[in-house]
Amino acid sequence: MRSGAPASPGMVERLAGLWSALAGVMLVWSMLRPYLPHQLLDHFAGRFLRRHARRLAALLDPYLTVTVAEYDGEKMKRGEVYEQAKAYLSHRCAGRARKLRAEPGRTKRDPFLLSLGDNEEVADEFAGATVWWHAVPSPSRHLGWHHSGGGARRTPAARTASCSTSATATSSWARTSPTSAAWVAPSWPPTAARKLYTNAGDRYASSMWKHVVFEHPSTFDTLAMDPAKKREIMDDLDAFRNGKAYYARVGKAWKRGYLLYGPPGTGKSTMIAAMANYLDYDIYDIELTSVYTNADLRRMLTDTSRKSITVIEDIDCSLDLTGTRHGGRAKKQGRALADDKKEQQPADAEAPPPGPGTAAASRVTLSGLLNFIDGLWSASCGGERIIVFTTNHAERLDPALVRRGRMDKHIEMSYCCFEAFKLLARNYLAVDAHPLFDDVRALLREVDITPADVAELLTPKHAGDDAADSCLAGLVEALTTMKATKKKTRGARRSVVQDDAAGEETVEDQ
Ligand SMILES: Nc1ncnc2c1ncn2[C@@H]1O[C@H](COP(=O)(O)OP(=O)(O)OP(=O)(O)O)[C@@H](O)[C@H]1O
Ligand SMILES: [Mg+2]
Repeated sequence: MRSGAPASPGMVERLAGLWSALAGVMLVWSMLRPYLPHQLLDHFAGRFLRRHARRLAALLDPYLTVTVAEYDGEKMKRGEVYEQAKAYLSHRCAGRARKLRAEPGRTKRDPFLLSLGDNEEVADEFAGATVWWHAVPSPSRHLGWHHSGGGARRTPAARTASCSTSATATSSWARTSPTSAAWVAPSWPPTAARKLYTNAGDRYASSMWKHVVFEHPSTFDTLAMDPAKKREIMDDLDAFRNGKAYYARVGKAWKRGYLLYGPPGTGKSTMIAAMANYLDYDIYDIELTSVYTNADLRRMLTDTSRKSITVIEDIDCSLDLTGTRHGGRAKKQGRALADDKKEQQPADAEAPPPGPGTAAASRVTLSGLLNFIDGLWSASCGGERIIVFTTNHAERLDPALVRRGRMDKHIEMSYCCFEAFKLLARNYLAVDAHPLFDDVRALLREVDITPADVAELLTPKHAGDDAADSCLAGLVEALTTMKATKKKTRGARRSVVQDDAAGEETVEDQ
């Protein structure tokens, strides 16, 4: 439905006159046609009919229709205008629609975002014109809007004129609309909740991504690490976020790569969540072993949102130096950003047998991955993109993969230092000082323990006033045991070396 106005008697008369004129033209045409040359006929008849068909269409339907597709460029890239239109409609028209779609909002103030339901149509006033918005459902989701001249401009003369001037009128309207203050919703940018995407979708579907609302509570305030290092990372992220002009000036794509490396349980995944919360970005968590081809990888990349962090965890397990794929993250079961307590398997655990989503099915190569990070396509996706790789074994990675320009900043996540412990003690036990702190400080100098293990030891196991006392005592005990074990192991190793040396001497003596 484009207009609620009933047809006027004048309009009916005009239509009747039009039909009889057309019938007359057709009659004369059929009489003359046998006497006219064939080529001349085709040429002039074609032009005549096209021109008059356009005029007739404009007379019957004076509206301009503009389609806003959810995906730009042959469904390769998410349409920004679509997102803007959705946000705009959420505020302007949602109240008038009868069918709505709800998705979680980003802030507590906007607990959910409403948008038009499929096939729903609402009317809106924009710059004196009436605009009908119509949500057209998948497979190619897009919003279309029909625009008519408003008020006095809706005269027959204006409608007839709009046919010949429609291109200009439409382009000037479309040019001003999306950026004008009236278009932009009061709480722009869109308030949809941040999302955690993974490539679990069907590769033949319009999008290979599936998502959940991203709700990880980790922030830089709760991330336990050396404060100076943490500050450096936050400054780096700030510089990146505010670096649009800089990147444009130096001719670089507005993206930055971070390599997080360190032993299991040192906070690499936690750091990614903190980064996303700090920057207010979406996360795209790629399970590389489930990507079948380089083309699929490229398609996924172009289908990410502008302010996003693309993550490939355990990159060393997903791709070997020759580009041949093997077991992948399946080696490390149960790891996801949302997991807090994870079972950690030894790095050299057996790979699972080939099956769907494992190496046998995937043909992504090292060069495909390199192109994914900084090929022409990645630069063409638009700005503010961060890519993060994590690994327990940085030394196993191909230098080409982690060279500056691809992985711009290498961040080592290391064992728990005293500063990191203090932050964990404050978070978990709400204590800033305690008589056992000195013991912990001394022991942490001698023993390597991950923040994950410290966090577990500092988690109160039962409700009570002495949670801090008992947890800290437990930590000191665990650290003391680790120290004793370390000493014993070192002693045993030394005696083996001595035995070996003695054995060699005996052999030489004989
Ligand atoms: N630096 C840290 N600060 C705060 N909590 C941490 C930190 N490191 C680990 N943790 C805690 O330990 C859990 C596991 O940490 P996380 O998953 O981030 O480790 P990881 O380095 O990604 O390990 P893996 O290499 O096995 O993937 C987290 O959910 C968090 O509770
Ligand atoms: Mg991890």
